Amino acid sequence: MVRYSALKGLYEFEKTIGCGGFAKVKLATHLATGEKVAIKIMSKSALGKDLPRVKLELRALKSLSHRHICQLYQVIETETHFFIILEYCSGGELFDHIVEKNRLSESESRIFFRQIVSAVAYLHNLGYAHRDLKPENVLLDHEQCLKLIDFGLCAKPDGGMKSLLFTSCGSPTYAAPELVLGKQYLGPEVDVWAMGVLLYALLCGYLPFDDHNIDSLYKKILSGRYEEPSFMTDASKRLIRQMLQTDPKKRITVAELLTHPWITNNSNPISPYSGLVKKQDDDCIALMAQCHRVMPDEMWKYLRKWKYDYNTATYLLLLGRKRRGLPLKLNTAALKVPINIKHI
Ligand SMILES: Cn1cc(Br)cc1C(=O)Nc1[nH]nc2c1CN(C(=O)N[C@H](CN1CCCC1)c1ccccc1)C21CC1
Repeated sequence: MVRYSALKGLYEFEKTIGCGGFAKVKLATHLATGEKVAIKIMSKSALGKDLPRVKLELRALKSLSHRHICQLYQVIETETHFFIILEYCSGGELFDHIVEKNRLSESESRIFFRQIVSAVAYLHNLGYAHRDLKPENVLLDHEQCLKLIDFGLCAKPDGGMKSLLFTSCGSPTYAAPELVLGKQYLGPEVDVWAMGVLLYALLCGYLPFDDHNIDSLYKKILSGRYEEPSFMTDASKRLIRQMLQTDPKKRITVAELLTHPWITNNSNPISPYSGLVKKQDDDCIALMAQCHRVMPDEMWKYLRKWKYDYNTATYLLLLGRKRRGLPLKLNTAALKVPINIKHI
């Protein structure tokens, strides 16, 4: 195994849990807290022209903090690699969860879908669009809580970001008609279409548009016609029709989803801010201040800069432990490792 000296004393690598185009994801332990993390490793040479995508993903991840978005802990850049330290989701892919249960009931689908809507509403409120929503990009944590991952294609359309053409590898099974037509598009509507595909997959256990031949797949997507199995309720059918609407202008928006009767189903409407995770916690600050031999307000003054260095990772992981009711402890040796690497 390649020795990643940049992480020596800070993280201990375990096994590889994912291999993608130009990245690898490994399970690791954050040594100061003993918490598990997922480290996305990208070699700069392999990235080549995709380097801007990494910068885009990092810029997005640094401004996101939500219960249903995989949390960024630390970024380490060396001459040859990027190491992106992210939240570890031990429940695997939502996709596998659906497949093993064949399909989910309407109430279980609603529980998952409400979490996706909350995360996407939060994203859209910040002016971002994910643009690559698919079951493989929705993971589960140890409490069956959903986490969105892979923000490499996300865009800030109103950020003047010229929306990239559909460059994502992998099959466009979740691609909206305007994408398939290669039209310039704004992200939000594309996300709603993909969420419609996701909800259909939750309720049916298979995809609304699928074909091994790419041209007939495109034709099916552009037609907007798909099967409505008999076990689907009328309410589910109506909602999915509003999301799998081929004309993006007529497609339901995420804002309308937040109060949609199928979603609320006489429970409270979803607030897109329901998931904020980054906050000031005196116990975690005090423990870190003690280890660094500084005053707590000094410690918080440093932490609230959110530099995404080892201290950010330590603080966020301590917050997670506290939320799970676990004791707060720190292995000071790992905190003493000289920070001799450039942090971006
Ligand atoms: C699949 N699985 C099973 C268990 Br148990 C845990 C996992 C798992 O992947 N957990 C996990 N926690 N945190 C992460 C992961 C995976 N993961 C990922 O970012 N995984 C993606 C998966 N993408 C889906 C479509 C293409 C690739 C990935 C991206 C690049 C290279 C490899 C993998 C993060 C870091 C955010």
